[in-house]
Amino acid sequence: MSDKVILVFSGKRKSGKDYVTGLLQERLGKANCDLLRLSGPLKKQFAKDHQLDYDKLLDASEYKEKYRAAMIKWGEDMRLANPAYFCNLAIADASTSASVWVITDARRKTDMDYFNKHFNKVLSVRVVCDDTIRIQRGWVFTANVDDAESECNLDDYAHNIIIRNDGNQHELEMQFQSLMERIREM
Ligand SMILES: Nc1ncnc2c1ncn2[C@@H]1O[C@H](COP(=O)(O)OP(=O)(O)OP(=O)(O)O)[C@@H](O)[C@H]1O
Repeated sequence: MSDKVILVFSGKRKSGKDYVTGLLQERLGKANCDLLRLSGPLKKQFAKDHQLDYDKLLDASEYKEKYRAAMIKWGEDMRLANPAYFCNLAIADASTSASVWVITDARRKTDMDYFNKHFNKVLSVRVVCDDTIRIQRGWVFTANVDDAESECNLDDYAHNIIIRNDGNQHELEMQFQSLMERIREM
């Protein structure tokens, strides 16, 4: 088994997963810390299998909206057939020399099971934030998205670390210090 430290991040839309994981990568340095997105390979593979434009699927364009439902359905089918499918694709693309891998967007217990099964040093990190702040960041409750399994499956998961990201930078900094300490101790 690999000796890498694996930090598996999850959180609601606009809780700040990208922001917090980006900051963490800055602190640890890009050479030491690689960010792995589980949603990236999904879109890449979907585009490839359906002869679509991958770049256009990544942005918030009409193009992406047009294929959103089909992409979600395809993702569900692939995951049902093989729960490890997207995790395998994500790690295949990751930097082998980085000592820390940060998964930026875990959504399922099967994602957690995957990393716990394949790696020794795993921490699950949940980014949380009040809904009022998420709304300020542009979140709009969307039926069939925010109440779907892909958003809610990890709500009751026993995460190792909770990071509160309500926008108080001092509070975030303190939590960062203890996260860095946990990483050093692993
Ligand atoms: N602590 C913070 N201080 C300042 N801005 C923040 C902070 N956290 C998040 N933001 C901003 O809020 C917005 C949403 O954050 P981010 O994209 O990281 O959320 P996310 O959880 O990755 O969202 P999604 O699931 O929709 O991709 C971004 O513009 C980000 O820069």
